[in-house]
Amino acid sequence: MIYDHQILKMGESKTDLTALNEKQHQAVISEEKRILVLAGAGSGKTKTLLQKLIYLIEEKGVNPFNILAITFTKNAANEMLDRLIISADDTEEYAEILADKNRTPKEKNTERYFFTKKHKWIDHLTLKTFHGLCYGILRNFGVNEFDNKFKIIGDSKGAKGEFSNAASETIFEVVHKVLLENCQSSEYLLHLKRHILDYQVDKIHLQNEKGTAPTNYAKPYTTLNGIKVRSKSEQYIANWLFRHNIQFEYELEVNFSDFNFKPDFYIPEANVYLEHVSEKSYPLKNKEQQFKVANKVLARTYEHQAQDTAVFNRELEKIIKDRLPANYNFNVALSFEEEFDSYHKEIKDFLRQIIRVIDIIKAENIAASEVLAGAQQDQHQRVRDFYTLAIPVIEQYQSYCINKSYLDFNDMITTTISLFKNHNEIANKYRDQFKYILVDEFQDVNNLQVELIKLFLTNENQLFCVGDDWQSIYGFRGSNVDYIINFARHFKNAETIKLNINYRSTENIVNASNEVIRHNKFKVDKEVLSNKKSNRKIHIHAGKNEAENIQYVLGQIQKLKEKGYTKEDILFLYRRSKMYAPYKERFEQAGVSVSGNTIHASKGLEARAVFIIGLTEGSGGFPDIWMGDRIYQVIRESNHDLLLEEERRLFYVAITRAKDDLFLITEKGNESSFLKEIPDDFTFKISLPFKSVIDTIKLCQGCNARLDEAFTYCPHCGRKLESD
Ligand SMILES: Nc1ncnc2c1ncn2[C@@H]1O[C@H](COP(=O)(O)OP(=O)(O)OP(=O)(O)O)[C@@H](O)[C@H]1O
Repeated sequence: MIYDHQILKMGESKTDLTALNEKQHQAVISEEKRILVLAGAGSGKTKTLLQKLIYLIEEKGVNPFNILAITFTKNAANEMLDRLIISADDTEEYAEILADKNRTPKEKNTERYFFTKKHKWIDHLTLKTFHGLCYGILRNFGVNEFDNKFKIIGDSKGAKGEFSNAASETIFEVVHKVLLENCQSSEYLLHLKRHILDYQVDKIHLQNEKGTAPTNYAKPYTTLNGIKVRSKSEQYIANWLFRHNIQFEYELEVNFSDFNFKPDFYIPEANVYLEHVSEKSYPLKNKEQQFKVANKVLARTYEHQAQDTAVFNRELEKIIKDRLPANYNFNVALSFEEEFDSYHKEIKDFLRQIIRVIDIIKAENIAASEVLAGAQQDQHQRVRDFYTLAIPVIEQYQSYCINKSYLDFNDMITTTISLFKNHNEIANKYRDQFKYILVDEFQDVNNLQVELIKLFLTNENQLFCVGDDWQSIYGFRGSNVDYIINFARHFKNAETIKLNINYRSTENIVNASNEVIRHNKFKVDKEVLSNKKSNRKIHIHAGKNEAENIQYVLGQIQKLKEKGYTKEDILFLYRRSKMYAPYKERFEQAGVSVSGNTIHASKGLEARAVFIIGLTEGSGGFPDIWMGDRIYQVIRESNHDLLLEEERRLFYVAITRAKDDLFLITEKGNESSFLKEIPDDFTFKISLPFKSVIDTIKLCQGCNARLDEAFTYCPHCGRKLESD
């Protein structure tokens, strides 16, 4: 269909194919039905996608209504809108609004809305995140599959980003509520308590793994009534007594005739002492003599009986139950609050584990019952135990959400998939509408997202994906880099266009990033060349400690600011937020203002100078490989080598954010192995002695800011600083 040019006034947008290189141009005009634009960082993927959009409308007369563009985050969608509005807005008013530091993000959102409405062709585009797209479809047609008045349930209350109608409760609250209901059953409650005590409080499985099995003197096992005992079997006896509402004393000291000793258990109501005999027990002979003299009963259980719970239970019944009055009340009244009063943190952790499992099984599209069957085969009791407790909660959580018409983020995609599968007429409506489907950051798609994309495809419509397998960093969240690496296998008759010029970074940065990524095996080989000639080298700084590194960084920021770099030109990147905390604190003290981001949140960003901190080896450093608990591994297996490759891709994303200056901060003697993958030719290595941090603060006489000694002018008020 040719688009009505009354809506798109000519000259309103700017296709500028001459500003593209040959490969970018080829991608924009290609008429193939399945296209992948594959390219390293900074090579103009987003630019190509936007130009394609404008080209389709302006040159090919495609109705914007027939175009669907999908991004991964709302921010990315907004950025794309901004770039389209700027390209359409001759007055430059919108660009000025965006650059205006006095406007809040909310005000900018309102302006974005008005400017989008003003340019009808932009307003008629469908430019959404996967979730935004599904939300719209389900609001219109969800009644056919579920309910179109659903509410979104998530981690927090209130509006969820782009979605206004949120559930009045969070996922955590619902899972907690369901767990409480399960705990109405004493059997479930006691099972849960045993699980929490064994694996979260006592952490028995870890002691075994570390080879620090308990000695005879230790009491590492916590019983259901909260006392510590020496062995698993003693813990079993104590728990058995507790479950049967039978009072007992543990290791009560007695002296019937000659000497003091402590039988394991004394059960006053049955008037019996009980010793559990294992290979670690002390000989009983002398003790028995004393019992005889005192005319007391000493019963015994044995370790071999403890190997089989049925035998052990029978033995305990014989010894104890038969000695209690016939009308003895064996029922215990238990309350969740009382039993878990000291274990709030552990219950929270348990609930979080369940929530993570819910997320994974939904993203992997596996039924809870199937997971349980698989988990029961696991060799570890802890894992089997966890799933026996977790699966009923998960199933009840799912029914609860259905009853209340709640959908979580994964549900929005799975429900849309089943809507399309079960209602061809609805799917066809969308297939007919979207003649062009453009997907950004394709390296980050997961199984559900690809299944959804495929449901939009026909032989007539075009799928145009851009991405970079070298920048796939969300494997831990279920994204699957195989879809981009083996694109042609997943999408028949695909054309792959590789862009090979990096316009963002200097030669040394591009070459260093190429060298680093060369160490990954699972990737597509690409040639990436820099378009920016420069002799500037990458700075690697190895301080003796963090204080020295902070001091070095402050000095460098000062130099950059003196060269005219603004706050926006300098970006700090780190693997984990806590690495940045001491830097941030010192920057605040010194009155320095720069922005910091986790690398995961730095996708699409660029800055003239980038500092990457925390480049040390080992746990908490970079790479930081976390295999994940075995609990999750039974549903999503992790592999050390693939995780290391993902860490390297994360490092690649970080270094390729820098346009001109790159500073890599490490510690002397504990350098990240990734640093060693950068050839010396591209770097400049420094480790100088620095003054102590304490005596380097200067006070600005103008605005009272506390500044680092390295400053000559106050970065806040511009006043020249006097030296002490
Ligand atoms: N043909 C070109 N000529 C000049 N500059 C270009 C060209 N293509 C892209 N650029 C510039 O290169 C920079 C990177 O482009 P863009 O952000 O589109 O790359 P990208 O491949 O999406 O990057 P990344 O994957 O690293 O986020 C931008 O500043 C862009 O304007």
